[in-house]
Amino acid sequence: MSEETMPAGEAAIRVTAVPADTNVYGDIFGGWLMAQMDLAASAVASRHSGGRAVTIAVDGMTFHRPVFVGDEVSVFATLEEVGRTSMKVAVATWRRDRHSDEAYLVTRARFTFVAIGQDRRPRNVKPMTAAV
Ligand SMILES: CCCCCCCCCCCCCCCC(=O)SCCNC(=O)CCNC(=O)[C@H](O)C(C)(C)COP(=O)(O)OP(=O)(O)OC[C@H]1O[C@@H](n2cnc3c(N)ncnc32)[C@H](O)[C@@H]1OP(=O)(O)O
Repeated sequence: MSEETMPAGEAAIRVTAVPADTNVYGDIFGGWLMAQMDLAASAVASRHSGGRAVTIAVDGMTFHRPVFVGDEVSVFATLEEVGRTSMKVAVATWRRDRHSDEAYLVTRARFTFVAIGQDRRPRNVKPMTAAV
C-alpha cells in the first residue's frame, strides 16, 4: 500500500476510469474526478439534510497522483461539520490498478453544501448528532 492505507469502509462511489474520461494526454481528467467527488459528497449532504443540497464551495483540492484508464477509482465521503444550513463533507479519492492490490491516494478536498428548499433558499438542517 501507499504511505496511507485506503479506508476499509464502504466507498460512496466506486467506478472504473474509461477512455471517455481522459484528457488529451490520455490521463484521466481532473474535472471528471471532481465530478465524482461532488456526486459522492452530495449523496452525504442530501441524506443528512433530507432533501436537496447544492455545492457552495470546494476547498483544498490538490491532485497528488494521476489516474489511468482501467484504474478502479474509490471516493470516500464523510460528514465533518454541520452549520445552520451548511454541511462540510471531507472527500478522499483513491486509485487502484485493476491488476493489483496497491492503492494510492489521488486527491482530497472539503466540499461545502447548503441545503435548499423549493424556493432555492437555504433551509435549516439537523445538527450532527446522528452520523451519516
Ligand atoms: C426528482 C428529483 C430527483 C433528484 C435526483 C438527483 C440525483 C442527482 C444527484 C446529483 C446531485 C449532484 C449535486 C451536485 C451539486 C451541484 O452541482 S449544485 C450546482 C452548483 N451550485 C450551485 O448552483 C449553488 C449556487 N449558489 C446558490 O444558489 C446560493 O449561494 C445558496 C447555496 C442558495 C446560498 O445562498 P446564500 O444567500 O449565499 O446563503 P447564506 O445564507 O449567505 O449562506 C448559507 C450558508 O452557506 C455558508 N456559506 C456561504 N458562502 C460560503 C463559502 N464561500 N464557503 C463555505 N460556506 C459558505 C454560510 O456560512 C451559511 O452557512 P450556515 O451558517 O447557514 O451553516
